[in-house]
Amino acid sequence: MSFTSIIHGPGPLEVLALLAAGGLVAFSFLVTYRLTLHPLAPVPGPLLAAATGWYERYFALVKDGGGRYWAEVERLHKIYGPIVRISPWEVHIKDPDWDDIYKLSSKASKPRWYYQSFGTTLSTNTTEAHQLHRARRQALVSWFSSQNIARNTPTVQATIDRLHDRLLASSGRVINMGDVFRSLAIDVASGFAFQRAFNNLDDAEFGRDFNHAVRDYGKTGIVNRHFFGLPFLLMRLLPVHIFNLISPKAGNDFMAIVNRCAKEAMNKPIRSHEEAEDVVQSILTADLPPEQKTFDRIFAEVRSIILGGTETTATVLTSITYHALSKPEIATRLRNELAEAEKDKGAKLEYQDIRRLPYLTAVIHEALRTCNAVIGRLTRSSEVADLQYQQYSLPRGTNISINLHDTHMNPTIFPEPEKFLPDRWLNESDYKRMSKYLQPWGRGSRLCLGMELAYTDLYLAVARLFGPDCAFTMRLYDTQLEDWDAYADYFAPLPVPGGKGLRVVVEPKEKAGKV
Ligand code: HEM
Repeated sequence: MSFTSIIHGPGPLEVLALLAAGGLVAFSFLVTYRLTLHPLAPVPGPLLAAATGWYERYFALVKDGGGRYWAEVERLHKIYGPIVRISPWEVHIKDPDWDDIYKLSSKASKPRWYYQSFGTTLSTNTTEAHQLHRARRQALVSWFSSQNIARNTPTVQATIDRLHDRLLASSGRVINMGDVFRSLAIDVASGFAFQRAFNNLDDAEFGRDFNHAVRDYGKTGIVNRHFFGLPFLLMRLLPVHIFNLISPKAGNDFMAIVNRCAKEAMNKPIRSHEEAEDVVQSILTADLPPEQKTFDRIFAEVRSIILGGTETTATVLTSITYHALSKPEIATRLRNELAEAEKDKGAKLEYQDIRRLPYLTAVIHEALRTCNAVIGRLTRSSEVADLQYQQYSLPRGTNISINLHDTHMNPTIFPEPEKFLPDRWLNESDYKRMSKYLQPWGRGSRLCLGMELAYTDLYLAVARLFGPDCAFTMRLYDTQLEDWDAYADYFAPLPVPGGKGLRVVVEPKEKAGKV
């Protein structure tokens, strides 16, 4: 310290230098603690990842365009084995048979730090604590019951018929099927939740702007996770007209329509839980305290349900269409199976008939296995039990994660895992062995609530596009696997930057026949 600063007190530069030095000392202590005395110190992994969250941040936000920590984690498992400390506060386990954290007895919570990429903890999906999650989920269970899905199946079928007609009307044009399937999924999810679809399928470009807005939101979510929730906080604090300037219009349109539908549903006459007319009424009539029935909660819940059902279902349909069109044998076998089943029945196939078709089922299973519909790691922390993996103790509160991808790509369970081989599901004993490890819907108490709705959408859509009543054929247009396949983890998968998506040209059947 200089003589003048002793007389007059430190100047601004000296204060800064003192603060920086203090920060450096504190950071050095923190790093030393993380590498030596921290309970996760014995867990193998790179020192840098154990020392600081910036290791993950670099792969998540910068390296090769961002979203690449999942690929790095895969590389780390090859070096360090089935358990790796991937950040100061998280271990990642790659072992299809270890599921202690997903058992009900561990009362697992979803770490707020990780799930803040969704921008809210008010929805069931992003609820942190186990007990609160149970209560919120219980309010949705009857709306998502098989009985209610069956009641809604004719509406799903009508939406898929609309998809068929829109594709036929777009004959001759190059169509991005990623946009088409996202519009379908959002119309199915909104039609189911509000009993009134958003009708994105009617948009001339199949909701392309909207779909981009959703993806941009997903990307901002990852920045939000790594920057202490600041991006979403800033977005909330900004005056609406400035927010509108920087945020894509389609995203605002989505918020506005969810807002309106939620308000309308809240203002309808309240019926009993059993007679609820939409998912909002189902929540409002559930056995929940009033603070769980506020507008903010309802808004977060329905937004999460609709978005949760969109990217996922669309990714599976994109995968099926790509593989069926790039390997014509798959399309032919789908068409033959559907045509023969209809001939045998002597009538149009119903959903229950379609669900029993073995090859169609095999194709759907194989797409669910390979397409990474949820590529983000599923992170949990045990609230009550200390856990153990091999010789490593994982005290309660430790963030523990797995990737569904690791199980789905395990070569011991699924030989030649990277290949799309529906036939692997046709052998009964193999099916029994493998189906236990097909886990696209997640694991444990947080299992996907929309599974039955998604199956209805998937079976009916594939049956419509490859069934005897389809009035057109599709052919791939300048599309490679990497144009749409998972590359980046934004919880949902994104393709490699510059990937053009799955593009097809539709040809009416008479015309296709003549050529
Ligand atoms: C192929 C389609 C789908 C796949 C692969 C899928 C996958 C998943 C996965 C892996 C989770 C757990 C996420 C986590 O642990 O953080 C989840 C949760 C959830 N999904 Fe899906 N999903 C699909 C479709 C749908 C649909 C159509 C809806 C509703 C319209 C939906 C609604 C939900 C909800 C509400 C949750 C939260 C459940 C809870 O926390 O209790 N999903 N989904």
